[in-house]
Amino acid sequence: MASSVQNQGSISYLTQREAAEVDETLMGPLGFSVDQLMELAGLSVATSINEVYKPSEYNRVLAICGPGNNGGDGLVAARHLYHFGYKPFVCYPKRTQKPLYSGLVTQLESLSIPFLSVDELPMDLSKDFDILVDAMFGFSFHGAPRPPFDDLIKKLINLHYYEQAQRKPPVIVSVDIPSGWHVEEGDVGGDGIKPDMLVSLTAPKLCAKKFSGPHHFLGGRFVPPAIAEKYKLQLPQYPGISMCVRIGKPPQIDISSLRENYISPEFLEEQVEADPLDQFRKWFDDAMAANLKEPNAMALSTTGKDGKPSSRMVLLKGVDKDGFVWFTNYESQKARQLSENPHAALLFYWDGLNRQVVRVEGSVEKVSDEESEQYFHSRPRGSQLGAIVSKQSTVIPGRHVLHQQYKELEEKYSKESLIPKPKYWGGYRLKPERFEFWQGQPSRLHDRLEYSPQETDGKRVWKIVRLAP
Ligand SMILES: NC(=O)C1=CN([C@@H]2O[C@H](COP(=O)(O)OP(=O)(O)OC[C@H]3O[C@@H](n4cnc5c(N)ncnc54)[C@H](OP(=O)(O)O)[C@@H]3O)[C@@H](O)[C@H]2O)[C@@H](O)CC1
Ligand SMILES: Cc1cc2nc3c(=O)[nH]c(=O)nc-3n(C[C@H](O)[C@H](O)[C@H](O)COP(=O)(O)O)c2cc1C
Ligand SMILES: Cc1ncc(COP(=O)(O)O)c(C=O)c1O
Ligand SMILES: [K+]
Repeated sequence: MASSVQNQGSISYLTQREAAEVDETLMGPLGFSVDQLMELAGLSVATSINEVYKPSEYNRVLAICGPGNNGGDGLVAARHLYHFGYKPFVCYPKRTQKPLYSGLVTQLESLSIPFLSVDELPMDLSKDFDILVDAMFGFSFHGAPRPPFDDLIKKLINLHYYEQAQRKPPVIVSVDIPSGWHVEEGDVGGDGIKPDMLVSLTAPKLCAKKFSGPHHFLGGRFVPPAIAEKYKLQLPQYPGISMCVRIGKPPQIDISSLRENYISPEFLEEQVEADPLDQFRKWFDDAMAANLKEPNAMALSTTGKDGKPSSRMVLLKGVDKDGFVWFTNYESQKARQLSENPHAALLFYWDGLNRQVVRVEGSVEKVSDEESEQYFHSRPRGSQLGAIVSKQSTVIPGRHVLHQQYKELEEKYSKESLIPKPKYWGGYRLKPERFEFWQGQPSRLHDRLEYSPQETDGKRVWKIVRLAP
């Protein structure tokens, strides 16, 4: 049996028989119930969809569900997609009279998710939906599709006839098997559906080798090692705590076509804080609340006396009325430039909130030695040693020199002993003279509010103006 499992690259592909056997093993000796597997499968499908097609742009989803477990996966996916912020519709023409399925239908009805009969579906699906989930047939499909699925499959095939220049056609996401394809041979006649995304479940079936669309995902973060061993399955690692993983090549796309249409709440003069520091803190809190990774990462741009700018990322380590603080090596390239020209600019970009705080511009000073000393000793010991080892921005012959010195220092400063801060390591503080807050909006008509200091009646206040996007 194991020998017949096919590999392409490092991933295994299952035959139809093997797929059914894996199913039986999971639900027999391994103690899974069909409900559980279906829930995990449907969740994997929904998370895969969300990886590629965001609900802000692809909102209306039609899940076309078949009579078997593949259809059940579609019903579960529709429920999760609803909770992820999509607007799902379901077409489920051949309902299975089993409590599992009627329960799934009840759950969807309780969310007021509309069920559409085949007759209620428009001829042209491209106007009313952004995503079509093909959950008609999975690995038990055989022969030619019978009504009403033959016509439904035709609707998916015919989509491109309705493609109009000004309209983005809906994408097709197939669950486990592109419906109508032979489970092992794929799209034999070449006239079957051409999904944009395939979400294989447990392990891809042989037909997936013929999938040439841009997005192939695997959902199956529930396969116990016993199954993987029995079928000699080579399966990819799932990242983090994700339910799905991209397999196959990442899409080869034209970089010039990569773009986001930003959709954000309005950002108005009336709402902003009078003090830009308060506004910065507010946005920083939002970035924290949104769970963004390293919201304190900022690009620092400097120029030396030659006037040629350089940028690099540093971590913000403190912000108050005196300015923005980061720590670094005082003999680095940035330090040399700052000694020649103390003016610098900071830039934060908070992807996920469509926000950047651009142009925190001002002059830079070193922080006090005590401040550097205090921060240095708050760092993990490894980073303290790293700072000693790295003659930042100088040319070195290879990684080995760093590791060699690190090891020596590790021995020198055993366990609890104090690691002295090198003289050449410390902080800088930028005192802002200008701020700009930017929030992305549709059609590139973004909000930009700029703060600059102004003298009014001998008092320094921040003047706020709106800039054209
Ligand atoms: N561990 C796993 O493996 C997991 C598996 N999972 C999922 O289960 C899927 C397999 O499910 P499944 O076995 O219920 O079969 P599926 O493909 O949905 O269809 C069977 C139905 O279609 C019908 N039918 C067949 N041919 C037809 C035709 N030509 N024209 C019309 N009808 C036709 C057939 O009717 P019959 O031929 O028996 O009369 C029967 O009613 C799998 O792909 C994956 O999505 C996940 O949920 C969890 C993990
Ligand atoms: C997210 C991120 C944060 C960083 N934070 C710092 C930092 O706080 N201090 C630092 O010296 N380098 C930091 N680095 C490394 C710098 O980007 C840079 O490579 C290094 O400081 C040398 O820059 P220079 O040669 O222009 O002086 C960070 C890099 C990244 C990607
Ligand atoms: C070289 C260097 N120094 C300092 C830092 C800031 O790190 P920490 O949070 O340990 O101070 C970083 C972060 O990436 C870094 O790469
Ligand atoms: K399918």
